[in-house]
Amino acid sequence: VDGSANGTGTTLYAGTTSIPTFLSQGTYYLYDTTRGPDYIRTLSANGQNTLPGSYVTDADNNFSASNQRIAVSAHTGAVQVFDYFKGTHGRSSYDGNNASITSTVSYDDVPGGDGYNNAFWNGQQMVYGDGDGRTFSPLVELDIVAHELTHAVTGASAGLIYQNESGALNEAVSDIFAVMVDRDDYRVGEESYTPGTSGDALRYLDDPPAGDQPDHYADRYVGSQDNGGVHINSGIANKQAYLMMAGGTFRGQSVQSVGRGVTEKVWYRALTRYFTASTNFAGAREGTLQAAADLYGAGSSQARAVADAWAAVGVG
Ligand SMILES: CCC(=O)Oc1c(C)cccc1C(=O)O
Ligand SMILES: [Ca+2]
Ligand SMILES: [Zn+2]
Repeated sequence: VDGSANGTGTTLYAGTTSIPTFLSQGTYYLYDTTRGPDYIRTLSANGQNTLPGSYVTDADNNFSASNQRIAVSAHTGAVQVFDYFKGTHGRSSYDGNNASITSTVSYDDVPGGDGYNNAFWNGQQMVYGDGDGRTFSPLVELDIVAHELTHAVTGASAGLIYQNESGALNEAVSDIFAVMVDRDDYRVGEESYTPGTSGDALRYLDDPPAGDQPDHYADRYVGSQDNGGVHINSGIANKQAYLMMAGGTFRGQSVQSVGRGVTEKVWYRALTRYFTASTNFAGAREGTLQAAADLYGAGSSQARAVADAWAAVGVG
């Protein structure tokens, strides 16, 4: 039955006789068994910090209460991200083997304190805070969901170590696929970041400095904060992917646009076939160049755009 609170056509569990024994009949759940995995499901921590929390249910499948809408947003996002990796890249769930997906919303690292301004993949599931209402509203918008589930894809493929340059690439891969799934702009977190300020975002692939990130290798952060700047230096690879998508002349280097379709194919193939746990920016250039050569030919305009975009951000 469609999740009527969001009307996205996501099949939510209807209270039927064929449901798993632990779900009660005549009650509606955010529990999808229609796409391959045993389940794609969304629960709530109800402001506490125990996982996975409890099922979000409704008597008539109209998930319209505010806590229900938060859960529906995370749930429909997870389903849309599943459909994206399956439809665009032929990948069945984050591990390529139809792993079930669990999301928990309204998680709070300090129960009773301010809402949690964070969202994360904990190695087994996705977890979303409700935000404190100032820095973030609930962090369940589509590009954040895509960012988190892409951490799971990375963990099940290249396994990019979450520190220094490999960690910045890990972050960039999550931002890149966030904007591929939430194809509305080149920004991440624009709906839930600073609800009191319109027009801003958490990060900007078109202009990383707008999010206090470098957009050139020469400006990379080399300190130890943020696991060696994983959310800082990701701006360098984010800018490279933006230049592939949109083209332009940056710091004197012209890049021909190849669009989102080529960019997502090149980055997905590099991530799943060439990147390893220790891949750095130089290695990412090699991997994306090889992926473009595989897909379009070494001398293709697509491979040229990959090289030019890396040159523009000071890599290679
Ligand atoms: C775009 C989503 C995002 O960046 O989530 C995080 C937040 C809000 C804080 C700390 C880490 C993360 C993350 O997933 O990297
Ligand atoms: Ca967006
Ligand atoms: Zn991340």
